[in-house]
Amino acid sequence: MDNDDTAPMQSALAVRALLPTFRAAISSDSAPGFRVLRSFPRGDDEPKTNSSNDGKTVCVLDSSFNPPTKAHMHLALRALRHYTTPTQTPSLLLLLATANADKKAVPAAPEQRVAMMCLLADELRSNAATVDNRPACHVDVGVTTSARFIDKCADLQTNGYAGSRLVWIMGFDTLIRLLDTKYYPPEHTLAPVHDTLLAGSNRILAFGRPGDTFGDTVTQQAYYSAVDGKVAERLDVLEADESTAGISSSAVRGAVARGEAVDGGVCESIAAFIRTEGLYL
Ligand SMILES: Nc1ncnc2c1ncn2[C@@H]1O[C@H](COP(=O)(O)OP(=O)(O)OP(=O)(O)O)[C@@H](O)[C@H]1O
Ligand SMILES: NC(=O)c1ccc[n+]([C@@H]2O[C@H](COP(=O)(O)O)[C@@H](O)[C@H]2O)c1
Repeated sequence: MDNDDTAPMQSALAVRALLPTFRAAISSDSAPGFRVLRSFPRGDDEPKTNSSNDGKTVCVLDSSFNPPTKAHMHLALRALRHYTTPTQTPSLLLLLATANADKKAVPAAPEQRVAMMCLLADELRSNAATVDNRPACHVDVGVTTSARFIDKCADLQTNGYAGSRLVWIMGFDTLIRLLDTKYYPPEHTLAPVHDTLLAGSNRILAFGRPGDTFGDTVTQQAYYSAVDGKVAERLDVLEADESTAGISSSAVRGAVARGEAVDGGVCESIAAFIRTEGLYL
């Protein structure tokens, strides 16, 4: 085995040593709704003030990261590239939702997901730098206890991201649920989405997710063209790369449980972490 073969396992073991720190931080009584637990590059993680991100574009990928997949990596890299200008490279916030609007929590534990998000951040930074031949971007790994996007957005505003332009990255299945007014009682209108998520110059970046569960590309296009007008003005749509079709966290969990290989769905260091922690068996 040469050094390159052992590097993913070494990364997995290094982040495993941080599990107690992450566990303590997540369960701390004084924890606000949203917190950044780790920033990349290391040394960039002094507490944020509301002016730290002033005027900057921050791409936010919210997920249960159970586990982070190659699809998540693809969405983040595409978003970073899409909003890069000659003068600014956006930064990225990988945001773990410890509560879900619809689903019950299933293992892994939050601190294990944060550890895997750190591995994803490392992979993303080296991939972005290699592909675009520019310095690797800044990545924050954060957690929120809020389930709805409008509440996550309010959390970010009060914890260091007030001056930023936020770009909310999501797949088609999540866009449908964001725009479902059943989540916004008592009025059941999209006003809370306009006023928070899409305040200022914020945007939504949606990725197509064609497949049996989410409808084909034509069905998804029809949905985009009928979207609420005020949302449509702030909605960017990209097709995800074909290589990500069928990749999902639940498919990876299922593959591990069946004893199948997972390297098609997750990067090597995350596969090594899943193995060392005995996750999803
Ligand atoms: N293959 C994919 N193509 C497009 N979007 C995706 C893909 N995988 C995940 N996403 C999007 O990434 C965001 C976070 O993903 P999420 O945590 O729901 O992953 P998931 O793989 O769908 O999870 P699970 O399988 O556990 O339901 C969501 O907005 C989701 O739509
Ligand atoms: N209306 C909303 O804000 C809304 C609806 C459904 C899911 N979500 C969130 O979207 C994220 C992804 O959800 P799933 O893991 O269920 O695909 C989660 O953080 C979940 O809580 C938000």
